[in-house]
Amino acid sequence: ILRGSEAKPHLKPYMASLQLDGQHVCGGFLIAQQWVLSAAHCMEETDGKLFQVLLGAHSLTQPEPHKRLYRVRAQFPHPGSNIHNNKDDLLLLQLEEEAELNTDVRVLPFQREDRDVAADTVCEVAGWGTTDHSGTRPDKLQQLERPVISRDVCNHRTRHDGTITPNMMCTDSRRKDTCKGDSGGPLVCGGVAEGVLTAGSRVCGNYKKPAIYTRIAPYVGWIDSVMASAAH
Ligand SMILES: O=C(O)c1[nH]c2ccc(F)cc2c1NC(=O)[C@H]1C[C@@H]1c1ccccc1
Repeated sequence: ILRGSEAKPHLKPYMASLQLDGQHVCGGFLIAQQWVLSAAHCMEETDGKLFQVLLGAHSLTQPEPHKRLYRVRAQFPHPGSNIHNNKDDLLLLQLEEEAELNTDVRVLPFQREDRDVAADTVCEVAGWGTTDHSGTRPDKLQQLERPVISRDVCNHRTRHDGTITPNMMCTDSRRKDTCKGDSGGPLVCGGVAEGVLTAGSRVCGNYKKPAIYTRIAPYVGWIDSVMASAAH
């Protein structure tokens, strides 16, 4: 998160850190007791290893009351996701066991109605991604409020030039922006997750390249069927 602020500890109890060998790779969030939603691109350099999911955290390193690292039983990248574009950039992770819910670990509801969030709506995003252009990695969760921009503006020739599909949405990236390591985290508007930050490489903090999110509502069918099929 560029030019955001430290989140109030444990006030975003749905936030997850996807880790490999104890290192934060991407964000994610708890959508059900045994399920975390993130971005498929985050799997690109894991060469087949499964993530571990840190829940209940504010600091990535310090001991905290309800902080717990969960093993992942299975990972389900969306079948349409691929390394060449941002399409269907979603990843469902089934935890080895149901997460223990408490004040610091809670499920975040996601939008099920497929209707665009109005432009200029101010939403919030959070993550442990880079906080400056030299790639500084924060220890504590950062947060930022960003206005949604219309698909037409985001698709302008000088911005994302027509690549933003109806299954995607954008937020303004002038100065304050998400960045590497924030991907997979939720865009929360009115307390509901409307999008998942895409994990394709993108310059951060440049108003010409708005942040891109995968809208969740169009994927409700896929999410429900994966969770139903793997439940036990
Ligand atoms: O965040 C992303 O957009 C993104 N997209 C990817 C695609 C492949 C992939 F193998 C990884 C990523 C990845 N994450 C990262 O590079 C994370 C490692 C870097 C990081 C930044 C800040 C703080 C901690 C760690």
